[in-house]
Amino acid sequence: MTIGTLTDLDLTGKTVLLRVDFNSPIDPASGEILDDKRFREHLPTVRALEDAKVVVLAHQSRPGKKDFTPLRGHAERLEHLLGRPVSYIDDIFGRAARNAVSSMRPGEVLMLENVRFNAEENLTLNPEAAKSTHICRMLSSMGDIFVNDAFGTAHRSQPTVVGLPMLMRSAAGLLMEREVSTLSRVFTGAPRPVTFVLGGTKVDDSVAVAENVLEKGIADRVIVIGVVANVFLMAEGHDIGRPSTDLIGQLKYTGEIERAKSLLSRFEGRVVLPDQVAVREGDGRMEYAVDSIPAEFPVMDIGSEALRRVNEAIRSSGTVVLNGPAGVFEDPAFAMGTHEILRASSKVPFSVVGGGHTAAVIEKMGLESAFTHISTGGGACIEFLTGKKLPAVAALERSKEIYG
Ligand SMILES: Nc1ncnc2c1ncn2[C@@H]1O[C@H](COP(=O)(O)OP(=O)(O)OP(=O)(O)O)[C@@H](O)[C@H]1O
Ligand SMILES: O=C(O)[C@H](O)COP(=O)(O)O
Repeated sequence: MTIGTLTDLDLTGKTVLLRVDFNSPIDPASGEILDDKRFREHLPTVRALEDAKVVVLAHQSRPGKKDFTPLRGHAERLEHLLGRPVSYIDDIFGRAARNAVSSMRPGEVLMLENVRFNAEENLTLNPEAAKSTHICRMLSSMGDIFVNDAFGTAHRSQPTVVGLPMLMRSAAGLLMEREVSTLSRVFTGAPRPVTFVLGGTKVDDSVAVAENVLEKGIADRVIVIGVVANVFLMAEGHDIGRPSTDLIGQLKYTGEIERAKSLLSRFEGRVVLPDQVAVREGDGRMEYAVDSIPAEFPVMDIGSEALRRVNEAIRSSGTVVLNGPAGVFEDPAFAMGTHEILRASSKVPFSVVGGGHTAAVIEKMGLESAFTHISTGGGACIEFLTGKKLPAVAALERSKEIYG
């Protein structure tokens, strides 16, 4: 790996600025954190820094959103999960924060305020511009070393992500290291055949992933499910019914149909579509072949016969990379496809999952430990799989060149 890791550093007694991604679903009424998976995934890094003074930098949501909250509750949740005191200060780099940091002792953990409360942090800047921001200049003067563990934010070229590594000796945290090395294994040395299963609603991202992995020979086949499958079915000339066609228009994915067509013709036989779907008809589930989907009912899940065929392909794979559900799993009548595809995927030798919704379903099913890797990244994981270098990773590489 060309990025620094924790083992490269002597951290004893040092003040470490630790960037994490605790951005989580929050109940807007009570402010309660509804899912703390990201907190749990960062714990090994926080524990590995026990001889240092740990200053935690984190964000929650974005300006203008209902869940753009202060981080007191995040500090309390970290304290609870860590089993050690975590203090919190409602300041990022003002006098109060600076005094709190300078009075820390090794072993202590202090969480600063939501870094996106500072307007500069919400800018997209290249590393050179980011390093001149006030937030980066001030924060870098408050610590000795920068550790970036925020894989979920690694696709954002924002000041604390790409500017701090230009100003300080830096390293990846244990979660960042694990995410990058495991996801990189998908590209080289993954057991074959390699199957990508792309579902959910983010059609543009999924088409970009499919293009990358098919063009580069990373995937032997791509199975499409969910709304992604609906776009490919349209590309194949099927009428998927009015409600599902309208949804693709509303999501502004009509332009993706041409890209899907091109993939189908360039990679004939390697893009697998469901040949049968389940629709909501009245209150119930009805299944139809894809050439006879009724005009008035929405497609809600993969059909059970198509599911059997898809799962055979999954079971015969050495690697499965899965992102996004097969249907509207929130409704129990249409959860079967998502559940059964996840169950089959969990049994292959190398299984990697991305996507917040998908990870939450896996946790509910109690299948977490059956997968090789469940990424904490939504957008970051997808962008990685499209073959782009993530800004956070590029910045850590550059930092290693500058500071060793
Ligand atoms: N055929 C379908 N019609 C409409 N919605 C669908 C269909 N199939 C799946 N969905 C919806 O897709 C949503 C999840 O898709 P999304 O792409 O957001 O998943 P993810 O990548 O796992 O999650 P995240 O965006 O949190 O990282 C679910 O709410 C589900 O109801
Ligand atoms: O959840 C995420 O994808 C990260 O925390 C980044 O959040 P953002 O999409 O608001 O930049």
